[in-house]
Amino acid sequence: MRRLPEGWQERPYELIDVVPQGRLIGAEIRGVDLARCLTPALREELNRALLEWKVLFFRGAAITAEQQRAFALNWGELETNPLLARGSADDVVRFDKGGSATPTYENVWHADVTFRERPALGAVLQLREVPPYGGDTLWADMAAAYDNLPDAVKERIEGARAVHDFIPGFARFYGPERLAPLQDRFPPVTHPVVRTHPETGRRMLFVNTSFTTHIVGMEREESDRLLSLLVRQAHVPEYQVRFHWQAGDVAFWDNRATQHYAVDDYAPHRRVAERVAIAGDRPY
Ligand SMILES: O=C(O)CCC(=O)C(=O)O
Ligand SMILES: [Fe+2]
Repeated sequence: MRRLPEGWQERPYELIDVVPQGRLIGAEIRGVDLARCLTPALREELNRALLEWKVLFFRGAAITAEQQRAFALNWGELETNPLLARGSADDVVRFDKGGSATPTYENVWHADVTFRERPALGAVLQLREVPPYGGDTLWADMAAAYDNLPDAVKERIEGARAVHDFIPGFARFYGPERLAPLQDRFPPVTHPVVRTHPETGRRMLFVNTSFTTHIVGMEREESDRLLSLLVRQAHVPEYQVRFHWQAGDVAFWDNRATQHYAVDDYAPHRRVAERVAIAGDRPY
């Protein structure tokens, strides 16, 4: 089912060890020191692995926030996120959950910042503190989610666009005083329901529970029905990988090709993560 661009060999990767975590999505990368600069060749190898496996795991990387930023910069400019808590720099987002009653948006299936005209290309997340149990993250393969839709559904969504808006997704968690000032800056945008991956040419389902509000030109009820069917594609276990974290582990995902979900099952314990996101381009 997996299609790679012409001329790519599936194996062997010459410079790195790629250890698949399932048939479709997720690979652990061994033999790369994230604390050091990447040569162009190594960056290329990692990019191939990213395009093929969609999320890469680096166990025990234990890098500083500076090194995390430097690694991400190999893929493009970093994105600042005005909605989320700042870490040590403007473009480092810190998730610090005491396992208390403060829910945050990340335990809902989503791709990051699809309410922007140019949603993130990807993100690099490191766990700084892990709870004694739980706190896993899941990623789902949006190419598989698209490929396995019934043909009749594929026909219905061919060429369709959907509206993405941060308000519905964040309103459950942040008050209007926090969200209102951002409404002018991030008005609702539309994206294709099926996007084409700019590097592999593969088609990807591009709607999510957090930010996609409706399909353009459809009656509310019809749009709701179709969207609920589409977003459920991310729930299929065969399209997912689930990662159990140790402190210092790093995940690097392709936000164009995946959705993710951080499981909130570790109360009353604490979990601290730091993320940098890479600016992306306009989906087509
Ligand atoms: O904490 C996690 O595992 C993921 C959080 C998240 O949604 C993100 O970093 O974009
Ligand atoms: Fe996220």
